[in-house]
Amino acid sequence: MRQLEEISGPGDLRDLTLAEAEQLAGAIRRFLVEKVGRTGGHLGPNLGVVELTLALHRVFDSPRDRLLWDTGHQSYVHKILTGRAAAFDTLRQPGGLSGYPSRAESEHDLIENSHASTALSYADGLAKAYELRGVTDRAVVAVIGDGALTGGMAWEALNNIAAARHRPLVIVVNDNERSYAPTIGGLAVHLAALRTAPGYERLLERVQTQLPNIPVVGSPLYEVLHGVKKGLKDVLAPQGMFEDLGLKYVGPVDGHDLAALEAALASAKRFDGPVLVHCITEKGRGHLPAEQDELDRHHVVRPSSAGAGQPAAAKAYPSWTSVFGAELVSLAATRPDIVAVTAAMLEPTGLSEFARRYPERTFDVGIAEQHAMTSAAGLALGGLHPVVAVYATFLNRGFDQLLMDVALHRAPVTIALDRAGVTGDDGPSHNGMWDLSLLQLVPGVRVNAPRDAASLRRALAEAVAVDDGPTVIRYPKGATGPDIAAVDTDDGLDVLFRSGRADVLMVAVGPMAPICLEAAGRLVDDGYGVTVVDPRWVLPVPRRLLELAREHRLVATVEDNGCAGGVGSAVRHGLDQQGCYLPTRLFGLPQRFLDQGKRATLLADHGLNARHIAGTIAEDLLALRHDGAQDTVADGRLRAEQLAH
Ligand SMILES: Cc1ncc(C[n+]2csc(CCOP(=O)(O)OP(=O)(O)O)c2C)c(N)n1
Ligand SMILES: CC(=O)[C@@H](O)[C@H](O)COP(=O)(O)O
Ligand SMILES: [Mg+2]
Repeated sequence: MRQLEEISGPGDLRDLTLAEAEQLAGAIRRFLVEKVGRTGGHLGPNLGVVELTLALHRVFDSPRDRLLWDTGHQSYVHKILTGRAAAFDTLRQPGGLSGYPSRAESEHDLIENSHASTALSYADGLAKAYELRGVTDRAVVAVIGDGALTGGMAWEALNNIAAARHRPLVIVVNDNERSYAPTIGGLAVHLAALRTAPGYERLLERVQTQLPNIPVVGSPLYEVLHGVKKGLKDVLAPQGMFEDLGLKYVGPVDGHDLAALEAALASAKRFDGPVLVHCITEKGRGHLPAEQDELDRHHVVRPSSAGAGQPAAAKAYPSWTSVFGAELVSLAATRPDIVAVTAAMLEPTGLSEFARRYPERTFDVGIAEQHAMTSAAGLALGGLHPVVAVYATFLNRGFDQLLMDVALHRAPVTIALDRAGVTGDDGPSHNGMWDLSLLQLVPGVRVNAPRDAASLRRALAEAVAVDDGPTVIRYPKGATGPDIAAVDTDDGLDVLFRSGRADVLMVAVGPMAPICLEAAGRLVDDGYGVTVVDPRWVLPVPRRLLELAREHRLVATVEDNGCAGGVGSAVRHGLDQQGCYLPTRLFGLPQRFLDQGKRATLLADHGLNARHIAGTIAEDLLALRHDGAQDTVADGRLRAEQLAH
């Protein structure tokens, strides 16, 4: 049998016997445990779809038939089977294999956004396009997890798909009963009912115990029994809401039984309308740690970044997530109105301890950020103070709800945006580099960007004390770092550094404070006067910050958000509104999708490093001097490029 690295594409799979394919599944499982155990990544979800992905590529003919992966974190097996096994040592590394489908990597990858609950919408659109263009020789297959199926978009799509009774489209529900944690809600209950139709289960049990021994896969007796089992399932298992919606329901199918999967998918392929194949899989299948640990079951951290080999400093400091979670538990002790809301990410957003202590005050709404926001508005209107914890990039999903349901009603909701700024490994759709731009548009919202753990604790305490509108706190992935004390305060602003003449005011947004202080040191060493200020509450721009800026020759803002519409833009806009045309320099991320990489490297590569910041500011100040402006800068002996090297 071929080595995995020799598999050039799905064509290599179709001449395998069932037994050989089963063997290949074992080899893939061992490969995943070895490779992903070293690189880090979504081991559990991919161990759960080994047989399913094999069956999909043996029944369908990718890339003519289009396979669409919802969220896409479970596409490693798909990558192995489409000729990319040899690249797995570079998984999620800079310049390496993406952790999600990637059009640049393969013609077998069509969609690469890793925000959940989108695949059915893509599939609906694609199927409509094929129908309109008279394309009838290819299938559209969307694979969606039970967790992603709790997302509102999925039901918007299902409503459309089910309406087109004669437009072929295959929906594969990969039901492993979990997102990170067990999937919540009525849908989970319904899927369970479909899974455990009593009659079918009992009979299956009896047949399997009566048999002297389980027939060999592929043997005639096996085929006969399989046919009987399948027929009984159709009779005994309830069809439920999917059939009521208008979808043909096929299942539940054992998602680790290759023959059953191939039979079900082949029948779905022949169906001339929308069909849903309900596959029952086990997340982390075949790998004990992934089967046992909730977080490990979803993804494993790259060992080298888990502690060993990390710079000593990073190991000594708590994660932003843990600081948030601990402070919320502390505040909640004396504030019974504080409740927590998560969108199926209780543990990754640091809410596990809160949930353990206050289960009745913890709401997991599923992968449903839109609902999270508006239900939080409802919680607030009901007299509570909800704290909604989501990753910054997923705020995008609930933006209109924040704007129109929370802010319009000035509802006292606090939103904790974890993974703000560059996250890195997960690639472009996970960087939290949009929130400050989006939030600038929201009337009445107050946004805090803490610079360290102490600031985060302080920000959260202040935020939950606000009762006349929404508050947002945004902080990055990973370890915090040493607390940075202010040398002074100025009407609510933290002055972190002040030296010499008022040449430049540097506005440090959140975790950019350390590189601002380093850049200030470079500038002062070369004769410039610098003030570094951390506004803490960065939006709306504090009045005092604008006044302070006007006392300087130049204002420079530094943020790990896209430049368009971030804090820097807001400062510039505020000055313009005051009729003050002070030179402003905005340091931030480029407004484009950033490839995967390490956070520190990506920040530095995009100019968020002390050397570039200091060099650019020096050039600006030099230019101001040559403009005949008042000579408040160094006597010119300094050359900007000296700073830059
Ligand atoms: C809109 C959105 N919210 C949250 C996430 C984070 N996330 C990634 S995978 C995942 C769980 C997905 O569960 P499921 O769809 O059942 O797939 P499984 O991991 O079980 O295979 C979540 C919540 C996301 N990718 N997109
Ligand atoms: C697929 C997905 O969206 C999450 O699993 C994400 O990969 C987790 O990111 P962190 O590793 O930053 O928690
Ligand atoms: Mg799942």
